Amino acid sequence: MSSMGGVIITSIEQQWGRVCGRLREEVGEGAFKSWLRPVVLVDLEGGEARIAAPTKFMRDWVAAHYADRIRKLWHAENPDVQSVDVIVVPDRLAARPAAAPPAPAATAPATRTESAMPDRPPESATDFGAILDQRFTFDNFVVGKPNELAHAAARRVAEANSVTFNPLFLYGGVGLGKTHLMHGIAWHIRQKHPERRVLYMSAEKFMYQFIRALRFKDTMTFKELFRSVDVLMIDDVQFISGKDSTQEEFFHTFNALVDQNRQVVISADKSPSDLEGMEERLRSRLGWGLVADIHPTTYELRLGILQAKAETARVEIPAKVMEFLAHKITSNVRELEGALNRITAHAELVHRPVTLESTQELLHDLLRASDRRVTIDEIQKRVAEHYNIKIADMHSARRARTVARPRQVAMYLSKQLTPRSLPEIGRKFGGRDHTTVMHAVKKVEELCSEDRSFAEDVELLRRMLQI
Ligand SMILES: Nc1ncnc2c1ncn2[C@@H]1O[C@H](COP(=O)(O)OP(=O)(O)OP(=O)(O)O)[C@@H](O)[C@H]1O
Repeated sequence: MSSMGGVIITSIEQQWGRVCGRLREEVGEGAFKSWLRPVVLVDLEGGEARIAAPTKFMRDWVAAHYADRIRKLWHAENPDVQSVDVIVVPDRLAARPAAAPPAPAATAPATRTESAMPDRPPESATDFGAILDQRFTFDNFVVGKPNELAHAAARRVAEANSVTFNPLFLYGGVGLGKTHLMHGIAWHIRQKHPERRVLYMSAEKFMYQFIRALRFKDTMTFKELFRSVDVLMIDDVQFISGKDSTQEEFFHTFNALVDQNRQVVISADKSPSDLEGMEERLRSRLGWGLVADIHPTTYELRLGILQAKAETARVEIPAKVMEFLAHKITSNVRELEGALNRITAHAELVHRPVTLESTQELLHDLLRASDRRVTIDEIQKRVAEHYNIKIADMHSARRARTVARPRQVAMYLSKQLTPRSLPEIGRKFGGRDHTTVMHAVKKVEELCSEDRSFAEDVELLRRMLQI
């Protein structure tokens, strides 16, 4: 190690050694031994570091799964390093691990971590196999009724020592957690069985790889690579609907893997039988294993997800705000996350706590407040749900506080939110007199001024009914 003007200069061997040390910590001993230990340093020239794997298969694997990380770690060690080439150098030629570049004839075309280069034959590493999202683990997946089957099936596949159902086909609407579960499976296997080769990619990338292979007359490598994995996961398979030759190749890849008892996991936005533009034989094969759907979220699941995300992000969100969001943002989990991110970012920026008012203001586009008229029936239903009483109690003569108070709240809101007169409201509440309604309105106003939490509750109900 030498020092020049305060900058520590290390040899490239030392840099590579440290990069390897970091990688070992990150990927674990098993994966490191299988994939990275055999890789040797070749040279560093013009900002491009070259490393070599002993076989073409390993080269592709390292390029797909680790090269980008290696580039980042190396760049942190030495900012001159801009890209990493993974080449093939058979073991006997790579006896000298550093400095001397191998004879050009022994090297296969390099695979880069940079973006695709149009006239370069093989796949570029970043395009091959996707980087897994660190947040998408089973631990971070909130389970509820709508996704419990898909979650249980995904876990089974991830934890099983032998193939149980093949393929596992997960389907559901946009943003409901299919990709999250797929990544969850991949993370789990990577952690527990680093020696297993798991390949996850979107159907779009599969097609892209296939087209590249055709273009560069390298379909053998393509086939070899896809057929040598232990677990193949293809996300959003609907993408290849109507793409006949990609489907054909996918069908053969799929069959080859299933025949060898390798696990295949597929996701789509529809069930196999509903995948239009997909060949019948493929549709039928896709449905052979376990088909598990993810249903639209329920209020409870949305609330659970919000609580979990807020906890992970370590932000304080009042329960009322979470309830409000869970009631209002029902489209999918991605939108729910988006809303949560927006309000937490805002709160951090302006250093003000999150409130129901600020939330509503901030999300007005998402909430798309409609100024439609609310009906008394809707008010009764929503208030009854909120306080967990029967709708019938809105009309009944029962006077127990547990039902009388919600009834008063519903009367108050009916006065506030509808143009109905007091007698009309009274009639809708089991034929009560207008003075009873007047009394209810006064009582609720009084309670609101005395009891903050009661006031917030009523406010929450009012907002929810207005949107
Ligand atoms: N049950 C859940 N628990 C925690 N987070 C979830 C859950 N379901 C979905 N998410 C989150 O919602 C977001 C969208 O999920 P994901 O990308 O997996 O959806 P998808 O079904 O694959 O959508 P698409 O159809 O658009 O591909 C992700 O950030 C994911 O972490």
